[in-house]
Amino acid sequence: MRYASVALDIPTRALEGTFDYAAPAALGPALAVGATVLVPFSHRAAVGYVMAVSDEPPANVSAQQILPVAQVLAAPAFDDASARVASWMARAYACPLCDAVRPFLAPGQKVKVTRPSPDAPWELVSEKAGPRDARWASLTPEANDFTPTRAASRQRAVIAALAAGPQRVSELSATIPGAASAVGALAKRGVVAVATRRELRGIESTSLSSAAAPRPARLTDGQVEALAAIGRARAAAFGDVVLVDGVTGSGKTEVYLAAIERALADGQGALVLVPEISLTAQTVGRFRSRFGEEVAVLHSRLSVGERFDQWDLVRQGRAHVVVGARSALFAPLASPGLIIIDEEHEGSYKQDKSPRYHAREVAARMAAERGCALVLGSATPSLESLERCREGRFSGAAWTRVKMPERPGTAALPQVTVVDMAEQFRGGGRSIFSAPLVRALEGVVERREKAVLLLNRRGFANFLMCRECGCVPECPHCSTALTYHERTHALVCHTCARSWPVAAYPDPSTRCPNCGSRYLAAFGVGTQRVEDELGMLLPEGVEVIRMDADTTRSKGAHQRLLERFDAAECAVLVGTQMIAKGLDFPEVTLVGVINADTMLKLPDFRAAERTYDLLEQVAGRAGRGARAGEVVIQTYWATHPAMRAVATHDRATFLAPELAERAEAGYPPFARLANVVVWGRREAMVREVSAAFADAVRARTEGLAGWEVLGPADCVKARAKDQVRRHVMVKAPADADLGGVLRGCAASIRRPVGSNMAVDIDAYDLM
Ligand SMILES: Nc1ncnc2c1ncn2[C@@H]1O[C@H](COP(=O)(O)OP(=O)(O)OP(=O)(O)O)[C@@H](O)[C@H]1O
Ligand SMILES: [Zn+2]
Repeated sequence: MRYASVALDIPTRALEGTFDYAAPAALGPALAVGATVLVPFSHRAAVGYVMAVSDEPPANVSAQQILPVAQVLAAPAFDDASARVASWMARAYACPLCDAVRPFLAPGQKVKVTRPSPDAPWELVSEKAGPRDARWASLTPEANDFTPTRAASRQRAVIAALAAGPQRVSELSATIPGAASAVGALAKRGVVAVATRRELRGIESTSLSSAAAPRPARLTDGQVEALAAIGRARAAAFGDVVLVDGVTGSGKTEVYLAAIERALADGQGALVLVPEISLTAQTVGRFRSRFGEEVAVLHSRLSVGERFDQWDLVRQGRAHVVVGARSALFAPLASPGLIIIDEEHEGSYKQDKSPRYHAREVAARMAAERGCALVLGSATPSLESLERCREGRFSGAAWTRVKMPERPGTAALPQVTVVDMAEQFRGGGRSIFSAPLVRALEGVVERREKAVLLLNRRGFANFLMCRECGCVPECPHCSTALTYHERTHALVCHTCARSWPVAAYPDPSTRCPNCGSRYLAAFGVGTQRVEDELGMLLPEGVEVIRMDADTTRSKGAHQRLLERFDAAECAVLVGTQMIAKGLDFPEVTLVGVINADTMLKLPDFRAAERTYDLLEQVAGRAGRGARAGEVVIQTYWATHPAMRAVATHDRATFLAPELAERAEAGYPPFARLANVVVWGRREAMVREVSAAFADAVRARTEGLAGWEVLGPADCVKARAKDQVRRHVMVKAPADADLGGVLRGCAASIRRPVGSNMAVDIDAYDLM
């Protein structure tokens, strides 16, 4: 008899640990680790995932008592090593085991079963996953002699589109309204042929020139050194980590490509994570142009069906390189030789719902489990990774930093000018473009080059700022920037909850508390306005392309906009954070940052670090080709250390005092920080639960060095959707079992119905 230990997935009950079942031989080899099964549990049936299989009966249950697995619902989605990683995640992030297992399952799989009739076997409910066929249209030879009537504009459009080659009918419909019926009419006349093909979803092609990845003639010294370090880490087969600390445009991507090539040659695969917003046609194209069909792509902009097809390619062993966002880490790649995380400092590698994991930490664990190498790349590495490299070792693995301080060939880092916008204002400048930025744009137009303008939207318009002195009103009791509430015309401190009525510009009674100016206003310019003003500023013949949440909503829009930018002779790309990363257009010679400081005032200890990182990243889009680049950063806070450091590309001078402050205050990377949020409709209950939790942690960690409990206090977002939110922050030593301790504390307190709790270990979002 075999036995299976199963993680139950019962949505209403957060069960910890696994339950043991007998594995009847009749269910065959499909009943293996990673399978989804149906099992009896307290007089009903429950869905669960097999975490381990053994020939030994479980210790404390008699063979008669143990119930059998009822049915296998889905073939194995993960193996032993992944099962161990999931169990580690559940503990490290203090979440239910089933939450930690779900990322490993097939895309679209739900925790729900159905059956066609009462005696038929149960089936899992999936969100439109399984395989699918597509209809492709192509021109027939008859098309040469066919001219649509003058009124048939759709038919003309369809024929023009198909002249470039066959296309899916659904794709035609996306660009030509009514294309499907036009195709039908043309097919009747024999001008267009329609064929059905088994479709592999999730593969797009692109005309972007920079999406190709020609092999460079010679690697730079830095690249050679990085590859050697990666080779050593792979050979050690111990989960060793290499941090590739390379300036923007230093050729980190080429390092990844070359390292993957070597892994493939050894019969191993690679997982490559890039931030969601830089998962563009360009990035994906580079991997596809080098590895072709070996590449599967996984990200959230794909439909469920597309994700399923890509995931299945990996599971079948047909694709050995997985390029994707955070969740691609869980793809069923049988033998990875490498896990690569590009832009590893990015906050988006932390998931903000359960399981609240950080991809870097899970990847490190996975690399250790599988004995492969972990490669982290960034121009602005996280302080956590830098600290581990300084120590040389973390959690058993070696951490090595390799610097790539130069761009290949003659390309150099761009010249950076920091423009003090308050000074511009005092000098009469009322435009959103400063005089130096206007001059630089004129230069780009004259030389027929390209420019990228970043409009920083994060932390936006939540603050009032004086246009004349740059002052942002702060709480006199807490040194926290006051948040502006537009509807109630109030400035609120989210630390002490005091509030002040305020009349913002254009109200005639507005006064800046610092200089008395009447230009104390919410900082609210949108991309649309920047686009409009650029239209007025620039001469004819310069294309202005706007890229933000609005213009990229439809599928493939992101890619089409970049293709337009690529194809244009002279153009300006205006956008939000999504344009800051990864773009590699050699013709871009100017990068402008409209408003650099919106993030600096966020009540977050990482605010300065994030600001610096973003500016350095976006600055790095300039001067990547033969022509030199220039960067103009507009700020109201020109003397801030982050601005000064970006001007010289010298992160070290900025980091030294920043690190000293963090060490002093016991913040990451020198300590761990958890944020535990309690919320609910009834304030008294929320107060009670948060206090009980804080007490439990205090009692549990009393006298332990390096542990500290802060709060409970109101969250920065003290209310959300009519629910009251309070939080407790817990600091712990860098090597502490923070998840294990907090999980125990959360389980030990009474949690009345209607109260919710989220334990966020190594939290990034502290609001
Ligand atoms: N050894 C080399 N010789 C010549 N060109 C190279 C070499 N390595 C990379 N390149 C080219 O340099 C450009 C920048 O490289 P890449 O995009 O890989 O840099 P990166 O470090 O990933 O940049 P970022 O972090 O700014 O996105 C690319 O166009 C790439 O093709
Ligand atoms: Zn002022």
